[in-house]
Amino acid sequence: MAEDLKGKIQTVLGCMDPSQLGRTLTHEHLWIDASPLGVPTCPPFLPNLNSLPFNMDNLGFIRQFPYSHTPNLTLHGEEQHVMEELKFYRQHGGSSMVECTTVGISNNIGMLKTMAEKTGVNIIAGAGYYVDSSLPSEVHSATQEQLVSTMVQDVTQGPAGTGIRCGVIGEIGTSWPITATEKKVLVATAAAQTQLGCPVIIHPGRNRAAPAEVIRILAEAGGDIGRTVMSHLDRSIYDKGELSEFAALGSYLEWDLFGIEVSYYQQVSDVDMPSDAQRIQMVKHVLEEGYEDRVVIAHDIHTKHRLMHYGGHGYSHILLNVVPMMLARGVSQEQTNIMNGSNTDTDPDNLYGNPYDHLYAYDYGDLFDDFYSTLGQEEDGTDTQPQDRPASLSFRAALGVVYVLIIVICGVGNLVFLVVIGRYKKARTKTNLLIANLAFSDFVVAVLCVPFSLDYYVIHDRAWRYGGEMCAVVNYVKTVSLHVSTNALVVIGVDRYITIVRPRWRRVGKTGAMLVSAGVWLLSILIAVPSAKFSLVRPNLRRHHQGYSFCGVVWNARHLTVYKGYYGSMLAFQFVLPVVVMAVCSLPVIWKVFHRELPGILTDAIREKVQRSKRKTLRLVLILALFVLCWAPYYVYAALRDFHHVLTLTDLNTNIFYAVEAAAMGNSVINTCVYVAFNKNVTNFVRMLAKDCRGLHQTTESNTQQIMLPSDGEEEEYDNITLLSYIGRSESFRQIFDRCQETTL
Ligand SMILES: CC(=O)NCCS(=O)(=O)O
Repeated sequence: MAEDLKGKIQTVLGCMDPSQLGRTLTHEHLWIDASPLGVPTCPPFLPNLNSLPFNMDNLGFIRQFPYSHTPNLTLHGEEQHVMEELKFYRQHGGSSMVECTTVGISNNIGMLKTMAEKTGVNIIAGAGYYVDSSLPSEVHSATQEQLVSTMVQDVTQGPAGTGIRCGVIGEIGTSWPITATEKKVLVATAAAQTQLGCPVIIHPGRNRAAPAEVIRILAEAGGDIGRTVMSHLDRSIYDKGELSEFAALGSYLEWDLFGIEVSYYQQVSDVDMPSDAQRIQMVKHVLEEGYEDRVVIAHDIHTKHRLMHYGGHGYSHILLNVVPMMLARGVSQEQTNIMNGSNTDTDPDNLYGNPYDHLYAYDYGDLFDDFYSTLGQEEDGTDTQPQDRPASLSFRAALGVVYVLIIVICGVGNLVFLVVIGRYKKARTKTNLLIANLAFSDFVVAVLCVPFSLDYYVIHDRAWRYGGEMCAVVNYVKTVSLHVSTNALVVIGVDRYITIVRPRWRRVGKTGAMLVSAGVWLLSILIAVPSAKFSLVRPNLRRHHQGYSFCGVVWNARHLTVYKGYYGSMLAFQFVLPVVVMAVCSLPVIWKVFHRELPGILTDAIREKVQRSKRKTLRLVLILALFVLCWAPYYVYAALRDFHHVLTLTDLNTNIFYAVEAAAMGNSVINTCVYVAFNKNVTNFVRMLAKDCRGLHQTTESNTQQIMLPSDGEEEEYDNITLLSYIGRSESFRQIFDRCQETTL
């Protein structure tokens, strides 16, 4: 950011303190040639509208068809009337104005300086470029770097050697679809904003997908969306749900056509231009959703007929008419103050300051992928219109194989394990109860979440077809399961440590295991809440033409600190700490199991138990190593994304994210194999279950005795080995029995 601008408002008369800003209109024109907005086709009953004089006889027609009356499209020559209005605005409490006329609609910063000097209104001028069709050929042929340099110069030195400096970039014009030149300008805007730290004001194309598409391009180019104003929402987004989704992207939300009360909208004739009352309803909607410091309002006067001199509402309409109407509709005085810029506590930060270095965040979802993948560039680097780039077929096939494996192995394996635990009381050892947490969470993910992922990522290549609630459920369950798996593994590791290394410590029994399990679930359910709260479904910007939807977890840029705190804590407490705890618990277990010297005669039974203990220990080590291997890429990826910004937005492409996510989810397959499929204790029960099912075997609790370890045998193994060994040495049975009681209770 330019140092001398930091924390300042730069008007055409120089820098001022934000406390001097006062009531501010954030999108106006005082000197403009709006002929690029002209609509040459006149209504059939008025073919000569264009040549009619501007008088009371014709005012009604001009108000109805303002863009077909060429003289109406310019404020040139109206400077006296405009200045009268600026004085009127000041008399009624107005103080500042952002003048958004850029190259293409005849910007004139010298004129703005004169107006500011003569009226006392603080005028902040905009740098940059209007829509493609209005631009001179030099802009089309300019390189991106040249555009950046011009915009930076306009803010730091002033346009064309005037020495009168712009204070914002915008309005930056875009059409729909966005043209190659407009994309070049947007990318240059983001680069200039990065150097300057100043606000950017966007004129989106006239399409509901246009605002978000511009945000995507700016964000991908490193722009600061938290300091970007999306103008003309009045005629861009009409649906409250879509508005909420757009608001979540984090830009300022601007309704700037206040005063236009004709519902016929010449620019897009099948769209109804809202009335002020309807604008207020939309504003109220986002205020109710908590975006009160994100809403700005203005008139965007760019035609004569809206000036008071021509019978229009003028620049004071908001102050005189809209604010009272808002108050009457339940908007608070404080909220109107913020919208009008008179809340000086928020203004400095709203207009200038350190740019956020990060826009969106997501957890298990794929926001970056869907919002930030490389668009508009062909292999040879040439610009194209945004279009979808599906993930490669081979990658999706590989991903599909992983998902199917998860569904089959985790779905079947864990279900069988849970049935065994449910059916055979003797199978409910303490260790098995702890494993049941893993099994249940992995089972739910396998049958509930992974089929949706298969449909979303693989079959329909990121088209979510199941609505917002289901998106939230799937994201939430996946996240809960992740935390349950991690925490259950830690508990199992700690339990094994106590069993083997600290046999004299008071250990928990089955009831204790159930209580610990309840704690694991409660903790996981709570810490996963943000993944449900911030889940949303929105049109997939890469595929808006086909009505595809994105499902992911999106945090608002305004919650950046909380976001970083949350994901930082998850990294620390759900990955690093568990790995450390599991490692610290495993090392002494390995040492003890592999180095213990057993006294007395080693019978075959003892040897078998020792072997079993070693196998179990190796299993624990394997689980830990594979946990780290599977989850480390996911967390490293997230850390690079969130904290170091090593990954550029275009690096965050489909394949990397889906690969690390699939590896992380694949960990549940390993858990299922190690704890369920390859666990002799469990497979013995499964065999019995199979016989039961075929009616060959009538299970009784007594005959389960044959195939299982003694009750809680897992926990007792060390002592059992020791016990047998002691018996082999013919020591006092009573003494041994006492010790056994002591250590197993
Ligand atoms: C000056 C300007 O572009 N105003 C916006 C007019 S529009 O009808 O909302 O596009």
